[in-house]
Amino acid sequence: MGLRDENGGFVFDSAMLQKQANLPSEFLWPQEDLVEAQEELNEPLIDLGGFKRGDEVETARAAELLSKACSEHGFFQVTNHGIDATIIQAAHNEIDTFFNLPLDKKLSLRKKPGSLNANGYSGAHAHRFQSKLPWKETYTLLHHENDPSNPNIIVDYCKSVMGEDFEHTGWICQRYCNALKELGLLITELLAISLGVDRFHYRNFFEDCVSMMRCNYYPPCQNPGLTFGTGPHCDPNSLTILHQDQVGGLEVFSNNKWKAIRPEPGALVVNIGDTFMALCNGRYKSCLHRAMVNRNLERKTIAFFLSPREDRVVRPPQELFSREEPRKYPDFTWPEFWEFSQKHYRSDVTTIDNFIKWKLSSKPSGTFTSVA
Ligand SMILES: C=C1C[C@]23C[C@H]1CC[C@H]2[C@]1(C)CCC[C@@](C)(C(=O)O)[C@H]1[C@@H]3C(=O)O
Ligand SMILES: O=C(O)CCC(=O)C(=O)O
Ligand SMILES: [Fe+2]
Repeated sequence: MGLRDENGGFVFDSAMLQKQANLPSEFLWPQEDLVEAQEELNEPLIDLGGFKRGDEVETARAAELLSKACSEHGFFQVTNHGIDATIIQAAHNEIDTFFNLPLDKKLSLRKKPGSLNANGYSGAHAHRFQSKLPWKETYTLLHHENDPSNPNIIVDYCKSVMGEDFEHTGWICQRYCNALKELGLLITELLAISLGVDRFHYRNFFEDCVSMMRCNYYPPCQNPGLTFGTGPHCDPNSLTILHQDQVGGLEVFSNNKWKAIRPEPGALVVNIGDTFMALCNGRYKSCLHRAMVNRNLERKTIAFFLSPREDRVVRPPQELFSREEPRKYPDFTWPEFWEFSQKHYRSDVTTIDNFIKWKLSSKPSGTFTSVA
């Protein structure tokens, strides 16, 4: 029995828990989920350098690699992505400082459950779940640039909620997110090219996107075979761009097997989420993945989740559906799907289909035209 908060929730005291020989029962996952990966995923390492320079041959090559990976499992890594190594390092330094704060301070910055993209700290998501807890602390920062009166939303949040001392942290995370959003938009162009649709179709759609920076700290765990850092899930959002340190732990379920994604120095891991799967009429996959924990080493990752602006209608471009290839998903918006995925406990491969079933059955008029 560990520490409890004022609501009886488990308190994730990582400094103490990583020394503990026995895992608290809240962190135990079912035996059948705990199968170990025996091989690595063959995801491509896509060099964005040529595409960025406008080299047509290199662009076609990158688009082909992208198309193959996204049709198979939805995971790839990018190099020459243009995100300065110093800003990545600076973000990691700020995150280290944050996770090293006293537990009380972190608890005072807890995420408020239930609101879309809420900012703040979470220890093992214990405020939301009671069992199958993930062995991690997270810190989430909402990023969007829709509001011209407040272009530096992260700086403002850090200063006003965390305190004036965190202004610098705010600027670093703001710069990180601004750069990652630009990279996300660039990747949407390559995705469009690879799908044979107008190059700017998705860029225009995501120009005013809402995004989220999620910092993950996975402390060492003396029973790494019994729990997960992040349990098996599909990302409900559109695109995820992950920076992982060199420890390793990210795994993908592809061709009925768990496969590890090897950390590549300087690369970023990108994956397709459920909402992009709907935006390309199911041509590209959103795939089950998870993060393992390590017996001796702590692991840190920064996930950047890109999602459409709240009122944008998620619908594939005309070129991607026809009488022969009908629409797989009706129109929906990100907040509707997000709310459903939160109620569904954890997002997996069935979430988007269940959401569509629920949406069509709860609104009899909500049928959709499946052909052009
Ligand atoms: C919109 C989101 C919900 C989650 C964070 C982003 C994208 C992925 C989701 C998540 C990571 C899937 C696994 C479970 C989860 C609770 C987590 O472990 O963090 C999910 C996120 C969340 O609901 O906060
Ligand atoms: O930290 C990782 O390796 C993966 C995290 C992840 O999949 C997520 O946050 O959605
Ligand atoms: Fe994920």
